Amino acid sequence: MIVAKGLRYTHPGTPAGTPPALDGVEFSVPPGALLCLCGVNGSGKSTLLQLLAGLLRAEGGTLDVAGHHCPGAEAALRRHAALVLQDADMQMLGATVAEDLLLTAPPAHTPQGAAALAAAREAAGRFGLAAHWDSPVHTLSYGQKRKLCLAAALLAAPGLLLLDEPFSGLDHPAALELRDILARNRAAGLTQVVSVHELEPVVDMADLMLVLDGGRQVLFGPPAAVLDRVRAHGIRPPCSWTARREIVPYE
Ligand SMILES: Nc1ncnc2c1ncn2[C@@H]1O[C@H](COP(=O)(O)OP(=O)(O)OP(=O)(O)O)[C@@H](O)[C@H]1O
Repeated sequence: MIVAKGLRYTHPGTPAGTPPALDGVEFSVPPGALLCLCGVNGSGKSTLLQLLAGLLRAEGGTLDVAGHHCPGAEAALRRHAALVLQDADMQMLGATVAEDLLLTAPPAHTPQGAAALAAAREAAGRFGLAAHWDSPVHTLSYGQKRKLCLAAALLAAPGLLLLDEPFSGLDHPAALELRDILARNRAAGLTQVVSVHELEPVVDMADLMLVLDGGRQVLFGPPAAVLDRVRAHGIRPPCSWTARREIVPYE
C-alpha cells in the first residue's frame, strides 16, 4: 500500500520564487495495483518516482510505502522499491550483462551465489539476453539495455516497481513484451508505478491514474474517471476514449 499525504519537494539549487517540483501530492495505491503516472515534461513525474524509491526525502508531507514511513525510512524504502530509470546508461553498472545481473550476488562458490547465478541466467533468458550474457553492456541496443535494467530490478525481488517512461523509444514488439512483463508482475501481486507521456500503451492495464501539472496533482482516480479531463493538462486521451469513451485492449 502506498499512501502519500501533502507531499512537497524542491530540488536543491532551485531559483528563489520557482515553485517546488512537487507540491500537494496526495494519493493512495492498494497493494498489487498498477498506477499510471502522467504529465507533460517537467511536471514532476521523475521527482515523485525518486521520492517513492527513497532516493529523495520529502520536505513536506508524508509517504508511507508498505509500512515504511517517510520522511525517515528512506533507506528501508530503497531496499523495498526498485526504480528503473528512463536512461539505461545511467543505471547499468556492470561491464557485461552477466556482471550487471550479478552485481549484488553472493560469491559464486556459495550455495546462495549458485542460486543467484541460476536466477540471473533465467532472467537473461526471459528478457531475451541469454545470447548477450558476456556482451559488454555498451554493445547492447537501446531496447536491450532497457530490458537489462528491468531484469536487474526484478532480480532484486522488489515490493514496489517504479518505471520511468519505460515505453519511450521502444518499437512495437518491445512494447508488447514490456506489457507482458507488467501483466506478469501484476498477476504476481507486485505494486507498480509506470510513468508515461502517452497513455495508449498502458492505460488499459492501469488500475489508477495520477496526473501531475507543474508539480501539482491535478487528477487522480481510475482511468475512466479522469480521462475526460486529461487533455487540459497536455495529455492525449487514448483514441478509443476520444471516439467512444471506451478503454480498449492495446492489441
Ligand atoms: N536534479 C534537479 N535539480 C534541479 N531541478 C530539477 C532536478 N530534477 C528535476 N528538476 C526540476 O523539477 C521539475 C520536475 O522535473 P521532473 O524531472 O520531475 O519532471 P518530469 O515530469 O519527470 O519530466 P520529463 O517528462 O521531462 O522527464 C522540473 O522543473 C525540473 O527542471
